[in-house]
Amino acid sequence: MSILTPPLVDVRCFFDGAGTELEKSASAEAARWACRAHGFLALPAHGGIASEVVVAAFDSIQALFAMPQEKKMELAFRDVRENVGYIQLGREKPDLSEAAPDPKEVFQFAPGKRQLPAEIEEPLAALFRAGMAASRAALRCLARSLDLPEDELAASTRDADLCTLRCIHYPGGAAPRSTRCGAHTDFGLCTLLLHEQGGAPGLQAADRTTGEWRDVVPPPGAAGADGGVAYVNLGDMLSRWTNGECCATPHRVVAPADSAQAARSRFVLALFCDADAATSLACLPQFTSAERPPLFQPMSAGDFKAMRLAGITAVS
Ligand SMILES: O=C(O)CCC(=O)C(=O)O
Ligand SMILES: [Fe+2]
Repeated sequence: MSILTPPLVDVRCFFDGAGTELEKSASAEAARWACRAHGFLALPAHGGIASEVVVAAFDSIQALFAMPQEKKMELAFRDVRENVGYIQLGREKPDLSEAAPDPKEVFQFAPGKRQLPAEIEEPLAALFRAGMAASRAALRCLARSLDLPEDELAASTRDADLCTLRCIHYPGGAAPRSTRCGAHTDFGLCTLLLHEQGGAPGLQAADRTTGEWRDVVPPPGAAGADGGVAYVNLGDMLSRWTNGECCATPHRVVAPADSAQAARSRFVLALFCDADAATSLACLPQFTSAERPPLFQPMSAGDFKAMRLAGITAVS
């Protein structure tokens, strides 16, 4: 099994007025190859999100998933256009070639969209806000890596009307199958993926040329003050805008081989940063030519996301 170690890309210099030109160029150079080769970056210091905000959000999702099942069902996910709420175990199958759905439960969070207890809502809303700031900084960095104006990508997230914080619980215990999350690409522009310190490993990305699965392992210096790690991985919306130049790499989560690790629950927070619903995903002119015609049919970000969500989620 080979390993993918994403490069360390410090995006904090892309917060408004924070960094020098030199710092920004250095970060954009660090991302330049990665966004074309495998689409994964590691953000030191959680991309500027305070460690306490990350830890409080992880505490909140433990409390959320520990709620009685009937309480969670009162918060149930209703439809793909709204895209918020609780998705119980056995409802999602991102990889249609798998026989069974993923062994995970999920809460799709957006601030103020569901009646959550304040002690759960507030930390998640705080992470959503800080995560959006970090994601926009990452998008500015990526724009520079792609030789686009710095705000070209981030400006499309002004309303954040498709953005969601996906809270995931992979229950521990006897694994019903070896994959905890089936192979998929993310739908949006980029995903800020937060892994807890000491959480079970298992994230893998497909090698772009051979298709071989590689364990995603953080580089030295990636951990935030709490010991957890933040990645940014690129999604299909960015791939569409760049006519495939930026890759949205298929990834999955496998159950750890170590039985003690497999016995423990794994909690993950993933902020999907997507272009606003009304935005067109037509390929940007810089990425097409007579030799390279557009690979994808233009459609709005809202229609694209609803179509992709409908493909993985069974809602009765
Ligand atoms: O659990 C993880 O580490 C990855 C989750 C993921 O890829 C997703 O929810 O899109
Ligand atoms: Fe993903």
